[in-house]
Amino acid sequence: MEFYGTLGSACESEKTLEEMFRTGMTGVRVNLSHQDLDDREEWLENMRRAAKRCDIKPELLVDLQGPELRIGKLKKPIILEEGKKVILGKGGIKLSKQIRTSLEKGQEILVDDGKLLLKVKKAKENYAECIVVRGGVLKSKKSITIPGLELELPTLTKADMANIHNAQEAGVTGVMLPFVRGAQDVINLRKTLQAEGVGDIRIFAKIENLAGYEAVDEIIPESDMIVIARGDLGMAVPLWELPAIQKDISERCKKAGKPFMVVTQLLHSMEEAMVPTRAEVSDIYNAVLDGADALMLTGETAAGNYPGIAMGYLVQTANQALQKRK
Ligand SMILES: Nc1ncnc2c1ncn2[C@@H]1O[C@H](COP(=O)(O)OP(=O)(O)O)[C@@H](O)[C@H]1O
Ligand SMILES: C=C(OP(=O)(O)O)C(=O)O
Repeated sequence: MEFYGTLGSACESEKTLEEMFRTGMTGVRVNLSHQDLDDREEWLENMRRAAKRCDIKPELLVDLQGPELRIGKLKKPIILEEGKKVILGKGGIKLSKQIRTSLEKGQEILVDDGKLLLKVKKAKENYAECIVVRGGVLKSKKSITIPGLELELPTLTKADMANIHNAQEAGVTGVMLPFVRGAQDVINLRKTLQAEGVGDIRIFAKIENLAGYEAVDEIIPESDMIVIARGDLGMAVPLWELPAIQKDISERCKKAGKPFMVVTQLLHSMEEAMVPTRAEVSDIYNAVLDGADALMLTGETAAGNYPGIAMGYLVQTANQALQKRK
């Protein structure tokens, strides 16, 4: 079984990474929506040294930007207060032109996997004035989802191309493709990897919207691993429908003999707490019983207070289920 942690400032030190490997981590993910591969050479070097000391040959996954919507970089986190006004675009929070010009009055905007919710009150050419419906702290480059909005976005961004070009040198073993919408997205990435001379790198197809879910049967044969990316998928449907979708994708992968990964909020409470909730360990256990071949922590390791301890809980719980699965 494969166990991944997402690299972030909370776990970038050699010591913490070593603790994560010792508790069972088999590889790391770098989310390229936050930084380019080149900018993270120091973290990667720490990771390589830590792995060497534990005698592990780690997997290195890069998660591309792909057709994913995010807010721009913020100098520091900002607090969005319920009922207050917030500007997206010129004079406010940066947004790409393509998103900005698509906003319309009345639209809802889910931010950071739906933790925050905005509603467009006024849409102008260069900016949109919104009201904060559900408030909280907004950090840099968080995801946004605008229900009902379909944008024509490329499978790979310019930055993705540059990162793929640098993949071999960095020792990348797998590429995660976000928001896969059909088999063709995976085929295009495979061609690009081959053209860059890294055709043997595994492709992890992230299923994170309804288009991807509906096309999962054609995506499965083209991919090396299917990723049930519950963060974004949980914004595409009411949350109470998410478990059934997770189980359905798991079943389809198992039937096709395709490995799959379950990800996001596996141990969310451990960003703040040293011990997980009963519900979280149950979730991990059930994902493994349902056949998961890989599990990945996200904010728990990238931005949480207890990356090593969280990895330990993930691995120990999964191992319990593995014993039952055999
Ligand atoms: N390379 C990075 N640099 C700085 N912060 C990061 C990085 N990767 C992740 N993080 C932080 O950890 C959080 C969770 O990581 P991840 O799941 O990869 O991101 P997201 O939920 O934004 O897609 C991010 O939102 C960000 O705050
Ligand atoms: C892992 C996910 O993607 P990201 O961390 O890129 O938002 C997810 O949506 O579950």
